[in-house]
Amino acid sequence: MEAYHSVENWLSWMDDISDKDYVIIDRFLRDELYSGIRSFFLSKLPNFKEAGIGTDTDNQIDSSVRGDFTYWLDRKRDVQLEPFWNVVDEVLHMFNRYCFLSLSGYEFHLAHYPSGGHYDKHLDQFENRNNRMISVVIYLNEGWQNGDGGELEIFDKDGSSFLVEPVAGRCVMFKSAEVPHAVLQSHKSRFSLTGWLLYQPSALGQFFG
Ligand SMILES: O=C(O)CCC(=O)C(=O)O
Ligand SMILES: [Fe+2]
Repeated sequence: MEAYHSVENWLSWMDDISDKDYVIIDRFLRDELYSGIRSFFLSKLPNFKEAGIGTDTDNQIDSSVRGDFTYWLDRKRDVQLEPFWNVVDEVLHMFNRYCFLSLSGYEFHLAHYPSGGHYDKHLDQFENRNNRMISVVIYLNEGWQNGDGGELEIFDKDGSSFLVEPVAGRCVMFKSAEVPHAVLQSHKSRFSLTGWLLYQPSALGQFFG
C-alpha cells in the first residue's frame, strides 16, 4: 500500500520523539480523511459513555479527575474508518522501524470533553497493565480560539510545562510512560481521537505469524 507520509517526514518526527519524548504534527491527516473522522465522531456522539480511570476490570468514574465521555473504536466494526486504520498501521510500522520498538497492537477511542471538563495530570499507564507505549491524540476542534481552554499541558522532566492548543488536525504523540500530561478545563465542547500503541510481550504469534 502507498505510504501516507514520506519517509523524510517520518524520520524527522521519530527524531523528535526520541529526543524530546513527544512530537507535535499539524495537519497530520489529509482533509478528506480528517472530515470523514469528524463526521463519524458527530454521528456517534449519542453513544459516548462517561470515561473512567483504570482498566476494564478496575474502572472507576471520577469526574473530579477526568471529565470526558468516550466511544471506543473497533476496527472490525468501524469499517468506515478503514483509511484511518491504514494510517495507524503505518504509524506502528514506522515506530518499529525507526524507534526500534516492538509494537503490535493499538486501542483508540473518540473523546468528548463537554464544557467544564478536564483531566488531571497523569501518565497513560495503569498499575496492572503497562503495555501502552505511545499515546496519539488527534484534535477535531474547528475554530478553536485562545480562551476556549482545553489545552493539553505537557510536563518536562524538570517539572516545567507548556501548553498545546487542541486545534483541528493537530496530532500529538508522546511516550505514554514518560510524559506526564493534563487537559486543562475546556470552556467549550472539545473533540479528539485518542489512542495508544501497545507493546505486546513476545507472544508465539510474533515468531510464527
Ligand atoms: O486529549 C488530550 O489532549 C489528552 C487526553 C488524555 O490524556 C487521555 O485520554 O489519556
Ligand atoms: Fe492521558
